[in-house]
Amino acid sequence: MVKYKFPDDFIWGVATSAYQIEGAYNKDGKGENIWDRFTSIPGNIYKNHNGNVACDHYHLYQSDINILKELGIKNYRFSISWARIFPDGYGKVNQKGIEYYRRLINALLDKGIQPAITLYHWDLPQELQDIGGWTNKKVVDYFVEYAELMFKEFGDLVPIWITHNEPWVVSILGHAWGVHAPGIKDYKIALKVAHNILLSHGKVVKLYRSMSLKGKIGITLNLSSIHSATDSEKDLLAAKIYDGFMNRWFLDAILKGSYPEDMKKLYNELNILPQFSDDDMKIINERIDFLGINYYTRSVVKYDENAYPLKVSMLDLDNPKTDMGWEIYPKGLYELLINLHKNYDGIDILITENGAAFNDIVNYKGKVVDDYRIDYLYRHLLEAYRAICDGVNLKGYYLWSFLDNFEWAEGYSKRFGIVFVDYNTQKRIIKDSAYWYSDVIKNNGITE
Ligand SMILES: N=NNCCOCCOc1ccc(-c2cn(C[C@@H]3NC[C@@H](O)[C@H]3O)nn2)cc1
Repeated sequence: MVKYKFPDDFIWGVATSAYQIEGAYNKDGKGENIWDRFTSIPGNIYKNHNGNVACDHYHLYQSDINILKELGIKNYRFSISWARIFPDGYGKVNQKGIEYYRRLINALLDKGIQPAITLYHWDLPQELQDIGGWTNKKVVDYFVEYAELMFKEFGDLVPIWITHNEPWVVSILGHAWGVHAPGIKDYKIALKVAHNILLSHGKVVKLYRSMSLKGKIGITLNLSSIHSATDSEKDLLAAKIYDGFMNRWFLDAILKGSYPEDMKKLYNELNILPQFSDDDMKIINERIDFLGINYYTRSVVKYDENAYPLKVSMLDLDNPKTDMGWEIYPKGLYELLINLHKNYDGIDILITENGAAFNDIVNYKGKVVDDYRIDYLYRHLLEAYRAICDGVNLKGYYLWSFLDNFEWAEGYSKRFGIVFVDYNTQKRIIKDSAYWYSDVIKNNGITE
């Protein structure tokens, strides 16, 4: 008996990204991208892993799609590798790149699987990084050129488009903390990058509208429920600042057309506030059809005099965690969904990523009994169900991830997939969590 039934048209899917699964890093005319370069520099990635081969999805996509079909998964979120389309980032088009994604999209549609495409999932063509990357306004225009070609080629086939994945991670991890490509450590640059990424988002949404395409377009943000370590005034302020840093900076720009006043004041005092115009903010505020959110965990923060630049640091609580070291906190998803519904006019929401990395083992029967991942998914889906019951316009859920894959700085050491990948043989093993999720999809809900 289905105890928690989701709305009839609820979208159940899985998600991946190009650099994390495709491999074929230099095949069929693809240009170098910043992750090809970043992973080639020793010390950047766990055991110097890279995406040169990854899951070899570029060659194995048909058998992978057959697994999606076997599991009854009808929605698949993936990204297009910009450098497969424009090897130099702009100008000369690589027809083989277009042909690959057309084969992939048609193979999905032939199996009754709806594609959802992320245009930018962190893999900037290296030629564009060489002219300043996202700090250069020209790259904004090159992104629009790339998006226009993708809309012309695939706009009639693809119902859901996501302009960017996690601009906070791109700007902060890639340009402030330096732990992601291109490995820059400068907050002022990071916030300029974030602004230009948001500008490129707004321009592409406006372009999409002008082409009278029939699908829906949005953006994906990684968001977290922010909790203060104590009720002290300093810790409560720290939580407000971290919420502004991670969530409100992007949400307010996209959905309200202005950066939050408290954060503008703070960034100005820190001399890291980017330059922007009223026209910029109008472009960024272009209406979107849905907000994509990636939720993994909450953030518990405290005031920390020595923590540059925000004087905020994260607590590492002694609570159950995933293999990423992230606390398992399903209630944070409910809190986030309710807050988004209340503070951003009940916008339609897609959970474009939720999932967990655990140290999966293939047992003597050749199975992966990942009950811990089923428990994580079950508890988060219950919170999603609760949010829907409380009025949130949650329209779908894409599980991260379909396949074990390259987890950025962690390399292949973290397994997020519901399908196990043996990287030595490229053999796929369907984990127990995949069969559990297949039942959730079949029942459109959770049985007890
Ligand atoms: N101050 N210095 N700090 C340095 C310490 O950095 C700590 C590292 O922080 C982070 C923060 C966030 C993430 C992250 C990963 N995913 C999962 C991906 N989502 C998109 C898809 O591709 C998935 O793979 N989502 N978020 C990783 C690391």
